[in-house]
Amino acid sequence: MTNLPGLVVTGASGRMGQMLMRTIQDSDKCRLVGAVERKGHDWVGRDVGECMGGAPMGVIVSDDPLETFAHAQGVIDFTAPAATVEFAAIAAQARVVHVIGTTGMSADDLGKINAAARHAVVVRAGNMSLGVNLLVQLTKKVAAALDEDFDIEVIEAHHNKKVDAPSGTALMLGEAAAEGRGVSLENVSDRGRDGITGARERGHIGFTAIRGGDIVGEHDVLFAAAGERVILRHVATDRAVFARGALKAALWGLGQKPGEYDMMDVLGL
Ligand SMILES: NC(=O)C1=CN([C@@H]2O[C@H](COP(=O)(O)OP(=O)(O)OC[C@H]3O[C@@H](n4cnc5c(N)ncnc54)[C@H](OP(=O)(O)O)[C@@H]3O)[C@@H](O)[C@H]2O)C=CC1
Ligand SMILES: O=C(O)C1=N[C@H](C(=O)O)C[C@H](O)C1
Repeated sequence: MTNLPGLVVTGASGRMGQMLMRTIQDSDKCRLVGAVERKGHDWVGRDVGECMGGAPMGVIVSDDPLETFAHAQGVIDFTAPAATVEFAAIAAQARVVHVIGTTGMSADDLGKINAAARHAVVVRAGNMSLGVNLLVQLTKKVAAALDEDFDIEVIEAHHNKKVDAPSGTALMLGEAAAEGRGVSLENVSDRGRDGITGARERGHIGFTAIRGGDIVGEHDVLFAAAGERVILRHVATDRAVFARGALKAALWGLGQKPGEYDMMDVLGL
């Protein structure tokens, strides 16, 4: 039991933090050895199991990431961009696998994560589910097969607490569509249409974000032409799909050389 790889969860009190800790607790391939929250959070110093309203899990929430990471083999991090950049430097210092699910990162943030990946294994993906990663591959294929007579629109829906748009998944799907078309997404991306926008530009890829209630995560890639439409869809109904993917990524990362990887590497897609 104690020889199992030890994992730390950051953002322990968050929607994904709690789901990740429960998933690790139920796994026979790894064990939870640490949980991190920000300084001043009311979970710090308390047992995570009790914080989640259940039985004690024997892990005390810490606000000291370096000390916590030093006792683990991997860190699973679904928090916020500023926190993730900080955790990447600390994970690199501790030489532990850093699995990053956080979305909404800037180019500058991504550059810092890339620098950290020179010293440690980083696995980063805007969506860790098997289904979405398959959808990414399908999107690339369909976009390559259908010409610009088919307008591509990525439509995503999430819960009303989500802070970034378009979602990380929508951006992955947009990148895949652009790659399939042999274009750069930044040259063809249409975001946030409002007012007199003019007619849609041929070859562009549009994004629409819906926010409401407790929607876990839904993504459509629409290919619309005169007289027909192709729609690729993924619907997540349970955050466990992201947590299971993240665990898989952490365990896979233990055997890799330092560098930045994604779920395609983990899943062999
Ligand atoms: N890649 C994937 O498969 C998925 C990615 N996500 C992404 O994961 C991220 C988190 O989502 P979700 O769990 O819903 O969000 P929540 O807001 O529920 O959780 C985020 C957690 O991170 C904590 N946090 C923020 N800053 C710090 C810090 N400096 N130190 C320690 N903890 C910190 C927050 O604490 P506090 O409340 O104190 O701010 C909170 O507990 C988002 O970017 C989301 O898009 C979500 C699902 C799947
Ligand atoms: O914030 C969320 O909840 C989710 N975020 C990820 C994203 O931005 O795509 C993944 C998933 O859709 C849930």
